[in-house]
Amino acid sequence: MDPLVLSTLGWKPCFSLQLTAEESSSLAPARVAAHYGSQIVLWSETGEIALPQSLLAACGDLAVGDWVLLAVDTHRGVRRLERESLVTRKAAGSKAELQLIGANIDTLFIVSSCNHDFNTARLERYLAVAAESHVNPVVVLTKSDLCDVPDQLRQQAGRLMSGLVVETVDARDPAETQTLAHWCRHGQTVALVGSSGVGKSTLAMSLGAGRIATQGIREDDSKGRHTTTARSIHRLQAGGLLIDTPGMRELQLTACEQGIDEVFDEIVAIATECRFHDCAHQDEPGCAVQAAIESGRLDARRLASYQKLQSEQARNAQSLREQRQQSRKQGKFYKSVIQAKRRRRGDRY
Ligand SMILES: Nc1nc2c(ncn2[C@@H]2O[C@H](COP(=O)(O)OP(=O)(O)OP(=O)(O)O)[C@@H](O)[C@H]2O)c(=O)[nH]1
Ligand SMILES: [Zn+2]
Repeated sequence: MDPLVLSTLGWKPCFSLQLTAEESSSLAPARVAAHYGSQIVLWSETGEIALPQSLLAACGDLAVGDWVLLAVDTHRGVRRLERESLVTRKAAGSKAELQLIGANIDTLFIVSSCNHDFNTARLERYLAVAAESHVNPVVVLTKSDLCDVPDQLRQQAGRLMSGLVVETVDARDPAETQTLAHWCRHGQTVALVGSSGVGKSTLAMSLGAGRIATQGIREDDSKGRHTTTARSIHRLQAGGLLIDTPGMRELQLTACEQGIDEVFDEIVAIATECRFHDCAHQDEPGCAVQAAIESGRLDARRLASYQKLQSEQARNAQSLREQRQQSRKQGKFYKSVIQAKRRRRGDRY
């Protein structure tokens, strides 16, 4: 194992620390570069390999960006390494399932444009997802060339979370996107989120992903035809990696109570002074949050946004819980049917 070569794939000391001496000498780390359901593409020191998912069954559910340990000879997956970060989302539509979107991402570029897409509530939502996923957020405001007051928007966005970094760019200009190179350097993994049309692809191209993106891979579809699927990880000019999957582009809030509290930490702090521990900050007597709004210390919009995100995440968390209970119940039911059958046949179990 050569940590220098692996670091080009985003390998870090925190992963080395997870290996036993025997594992470091006998197993090969590999990173999930694309996940097509039945087939998983991995990058390792020796190059790229596509493996059937069944060979990686011991690694559990995998996301693009995950690190796994493979047996050197058979390429069988032995285990997945603990993640540094994990972005998840609720599956689109009414299905209440949690999907793994991207793992071991260092920086999430939250992309919004300086024109009509600029929306503080939307930025707050993405910031909550980043905080919950343990990913460092950087807000990138594109289309600065189409806006008369980009600095004003930058300041407005900067106030949404303590210590938040905001950059304004013309995403088409690689010279301007150089301000993002720091997060895209060797060993770093970044991802882009933001609404359609804000300039994510344009930004990716200016960061060098377009030029050096690897070829799509050919797979058999269900009708036996060859299809080409796009890559999910791209190399960037500054040496880092970019995870770009459709799921990343359609993020929604999942259970992220903690992430929301991190983004709205000033409200959480003020709320500790409310008279009632379970104050809903509406019209309760002794509500410090309402008092802060009245005195101008807190913006009423912030409280409204906080409460909206809280109820949205609570709804999603509830439906996920119900879904899990349902599948557990179903699992128990199937198990009892199988056991009853075996009993009838007189099998030992
Ligand atoms: N003037 C200007 N145009 C931009 C900028 N960034 C992107 N555009 C243009 O905006 C349009 C949409 O950009 P895309 O990069 O395709 O947006 P996207 O976020 O990838 O969109 P989806 O793929 O739908 O998610 C394109 O015509 C870009 O050329 C910018 O900073 N300034
Ligand atoms: Zn209160």
